Amino acid sequence: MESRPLSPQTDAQLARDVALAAGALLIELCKAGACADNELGDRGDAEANALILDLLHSARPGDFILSEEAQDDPARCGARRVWIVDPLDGTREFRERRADWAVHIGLAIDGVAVTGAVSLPATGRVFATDDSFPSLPPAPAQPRMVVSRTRAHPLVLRVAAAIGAELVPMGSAGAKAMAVVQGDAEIYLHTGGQYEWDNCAPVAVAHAAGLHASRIDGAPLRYNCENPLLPDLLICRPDYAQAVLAAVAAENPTPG
Ligand SMILES: Nc1ncnc2c1ncn2[C@@H]1O[C@H](COP(=O)(O)O)[C@@H](OP(=O)(O)O)[C@H]1O
Ligand SMILES: [Mg+2]
Repeated sequence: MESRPLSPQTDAQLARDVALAAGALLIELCKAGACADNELGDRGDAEANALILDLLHSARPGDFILSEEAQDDPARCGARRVWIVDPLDGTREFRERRADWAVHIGLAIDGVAVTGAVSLPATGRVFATDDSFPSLPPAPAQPRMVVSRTRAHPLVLRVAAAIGAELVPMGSAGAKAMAVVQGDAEIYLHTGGQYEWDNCAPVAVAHAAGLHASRIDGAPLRYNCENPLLPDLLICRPDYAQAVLAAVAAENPTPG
C-alpha cells in the first residue's frame, strides 16, 4: 500500500491514524487470494511495520521509534520521546484469521506511556488516548479475567482461582487490554514474558480510560528501557487492583 504523509495533528491523532492505516493494510492482506496462508504472519508483520515507520518518520522526523519488527537503535535510550510500536500484536491469531489481533502505536515520554492508539481492525474498533471514554457498565458479580489463550502462566491461573475470576482466553495483549477498556472483562493479568511494544499503547489507552495499569508487584510500568523486556502487567478496573495485587503477592511469595 502506498503511504502518504499525514497532515499536522496531535500525537494522539497521529497514533490513531497510523493504527488505522496499518490495520487497513492488514485487513487487505487477509482478503481471499491476497496472501498465501503460510506467508500471512510474516508479510503482515513486515508490511505493517514498513508503513508505520514511514508514516511516523515523516510526521515526527525528530522522534525515535522502537518497533518489534525493526532493528533497535540504542540512541533512543537518551531520547525523551520514543514511539513504541507493535505492527501486529497477536500474529498467531492473525495467521489463523481470527479476530483477536491488534496494531499498537504508543508514545513514551520520559519513560511513561502517555499517548497511543490500539486498533482492532478485524472488529473495526480503534481506541486512542484522546477518546472520551463512556463510564463502564456495572461489574458482574464474578469478575472476568482475560488471559493468553496459548500460554496463560500458572501464577495467573492461581490468582484467578484465588479471587474467584472467570477465565476468558484471548489472543493479543492489545485485544485483551481493550476488552477491559470496553467493559467486556474486568481484569487482564499477564506474566512470563512480554516486551515494551506488547503493552505500551494498551497501557496508555487503559490509563486514559481511567483503568489501573502496573507491574504485577504494583510498581509503575517504565518504557524506553535499554532492555525492552517488560514481562508482566496488570490492567484492571481500579476497584479490583488491590485484590489482584494482594493475590499475586500471596501466590508468588518469592518473585523473580
Ligand atoms: N512468555 C512470553 N514471552 C514473550 N512474549 C510473550 C510472552 N507471552 C506473550 N507474549 C507476547 O505478547 C503478545 C500477546 O500474547 P498472548 O496473546 O499470548 O497474550 C504476543 O505478541 P506478538 O503477537 O506481537 O508476538 C506475544 O508474543
Ligand atoms: Mg506483540
